[in-house]
Amino acid sequence: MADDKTSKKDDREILVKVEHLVQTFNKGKKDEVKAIQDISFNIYKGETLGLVGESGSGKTTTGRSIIRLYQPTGGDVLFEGQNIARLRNGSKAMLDFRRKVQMIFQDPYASLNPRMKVKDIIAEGIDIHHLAKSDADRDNRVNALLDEVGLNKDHATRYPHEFSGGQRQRIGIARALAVEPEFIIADEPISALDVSIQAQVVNLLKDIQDKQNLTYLFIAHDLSMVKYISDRIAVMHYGRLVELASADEVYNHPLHPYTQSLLSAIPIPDPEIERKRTPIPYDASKVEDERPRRMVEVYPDHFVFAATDEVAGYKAAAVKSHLVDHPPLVGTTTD
Ligand SMILES: Nc1ncnc2c1ncn2[C@@H]1O[C@H](COP(=O)(O)OP(=O)(O)OP(=O)(O)O)[C@@H](O)[C@H]1O
Repeated sequence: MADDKTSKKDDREILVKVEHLVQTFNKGKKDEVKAIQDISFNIYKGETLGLVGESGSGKTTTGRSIIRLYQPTGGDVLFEGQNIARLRNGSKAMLDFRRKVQMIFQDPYASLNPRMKVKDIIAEGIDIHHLAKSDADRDNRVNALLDEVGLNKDHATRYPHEFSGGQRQRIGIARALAVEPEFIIADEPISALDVSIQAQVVNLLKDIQDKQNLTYLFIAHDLSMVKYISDRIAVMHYGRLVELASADEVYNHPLHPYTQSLLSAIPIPDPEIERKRTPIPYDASKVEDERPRRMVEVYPDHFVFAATDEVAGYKAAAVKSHLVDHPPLVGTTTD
C-alpha cells in the first residue's frame, strides 16, 4: 500500500498483492483506453474484498488482469508471493495458478456451454487438472459439488437450458469449486439474476467461503449487496482506486467525494427518509485535477486517493465522522 506509516503491524496473511497495475487497451492507437491506471492493493487470505464502481470504471479489467486473462501492461500481481504477471503461459506454475484461482461470471447463460451436460461442465477442471482417480471418483466429486451448491445428482445429466438463472449460477459456482481453488474472482455474479434469487446466491457464496476458507474478490456495482458480503471494499473510478477500507468504514464514514456520491444513490428501504433524500452530485473538478495523488491511510486501515495537501482535510474529516455516534445517512435531506 502506498503509505503504510499509520498502519499497525498485523497478522493478516496477504494472498494477492496488486502493485502498480496498469492495463491499457489498444496502446498507442487512436482508440487507446487506459482502463487501469496504476492501482495497488492487497487481498488477505480468507477475506472478501468488494470492488465497486460505475460501469466502465475498470472493475472487470482488474479481475481479468489478476487472473491473467489479460497480460498487464504494467505492474505486478503477486499470488502467494509469485509474480503472476510474469508467468509464462503453459508453464507448470501457470497451470497451478489456473487451478488455484477461479472465476465466476456475471452471465450464467453465456458462461455455460449449452451442448455439454452439467456433469461435464462441472468436471471440466477436474479433467484438465487430472484430479479424479477414476470415473467413479469423478462422478462422486460432481455429485458432492451439486449437493454443495444446493442442486442434486439428478441434475448431472441435464443441459444448461433446463435450468433457471439462479440454478445456472449454482452450476457455475460448482464448476469453480471443482478444482479446489483458494481464490475466487466473482465478477458481478448476481447482477443478471432476479432480485429474489440474488440473496440466495450471495448466502451460498458466504457459506462456501466459511466452510472452505476461500478468499473472494467480489466485483459489483450494486453497493447494497457488496456491503453484505464484503469485509473490505475498494471503490474504483476511471481506472483508479479512490477509497479502500472495511465495509463498515466505507458505508458509515465515506471520505472521498466519489464514494459519498455513490452511497447517496443507494435507495434506502424507508420511504419516509427516501422521499426526503437527494443524491449528492459528484464534483470531480476538486479531486481529479493535475496534482499527483496516491492512496494514503488517513485513518487506521482507511485509505483515500489524495494529493499531499488534501491529506490533512481527509484526516480531520475521518476523525470528525467517528465522533458522531450515529453517522448521518449519506445524502442531503430536504428537512
Ligand atoms: N478488451 C477491451 N478492449 C478495449 N477496451 C476495453 C476492453 N475491455 C474493457 N475495455 C474498456 O476499459 C474500460 C473499463 O472497462 P471494464 O469492463 O473493466 O469496466 P467495469 O467497471 O467492469 O464496467 P462494467 O460494470 O460495465 O462491466 C472501459 O472503458 C471499457 O470500454
